[in-house]
Amino acid sequence: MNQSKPAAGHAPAASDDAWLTAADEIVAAGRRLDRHGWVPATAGNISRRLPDGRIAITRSGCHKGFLTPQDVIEVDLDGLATIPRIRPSAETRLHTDLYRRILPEGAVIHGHSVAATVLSMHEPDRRSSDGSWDAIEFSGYELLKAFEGQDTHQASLHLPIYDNDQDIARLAELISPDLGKCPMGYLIRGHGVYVWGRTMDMALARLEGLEFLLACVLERRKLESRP
Ligand SMILES: CSC[C@@H](O)[C@@H](O)C(=O)COP(=O)(O)O
Ligand SMILES: [Zn+2]
Repeated sequence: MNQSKPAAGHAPAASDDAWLTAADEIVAAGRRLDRHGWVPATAGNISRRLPDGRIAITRSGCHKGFLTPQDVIEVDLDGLATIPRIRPSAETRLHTDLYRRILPEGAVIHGHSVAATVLSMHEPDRRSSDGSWDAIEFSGYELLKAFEGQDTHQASLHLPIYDNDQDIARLAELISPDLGKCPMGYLIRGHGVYVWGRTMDMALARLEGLEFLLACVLERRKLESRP
């Protein structure tokens, strides 16, 4: 765990309000995830794309519950830090792919909750027709209405699961073509969840809704497996 403070990853001008606001949002989001226990050790990463196109992301190896604005660094759309020798999140490509493909402005959050980890390793409810992903299916839950376009519990939403891969570029290539078809976000097997939104608050709301639903599924599977 690397909690020592590096030189600033981005040196914002005192008047760079947009950057300072984005960094503050990321720091606050990290604390909120930590309070829920969704970013154990140094797990998780958080980013924000500003209206001017700049991308702010957590640097690699920090505890997300103890971030400072200096732990938020700038990367380009290829995931490269704009200041040399500062290492952005190892999973930056998964964030920048979202910004490149479907989210011109917004926020991306990655967490490692127990429910996301356990359920992604469990039997899937559904499989894509081409076999490229499994999925967890949610239906009948009032909380489905927390997701965009949903106005009834009588709906069914799926959360795709992709196999984990330490080669993040390869993982990004596998997931990228499906990004427009993930109404809730996606899971990486045995690893965690990715969600996004047009603002940090929207991404956080999506994550909270999704974590609630995952916790419900986990509890129901425990009940169903009782003799
Ligand atoms: C603590 S292991 C988790 C990491 O391997 C990774 O999955 C993760 O979420 C955090 O990586 P990071 O490079 O700090 O953004
Ligand atoms: Zn991770």
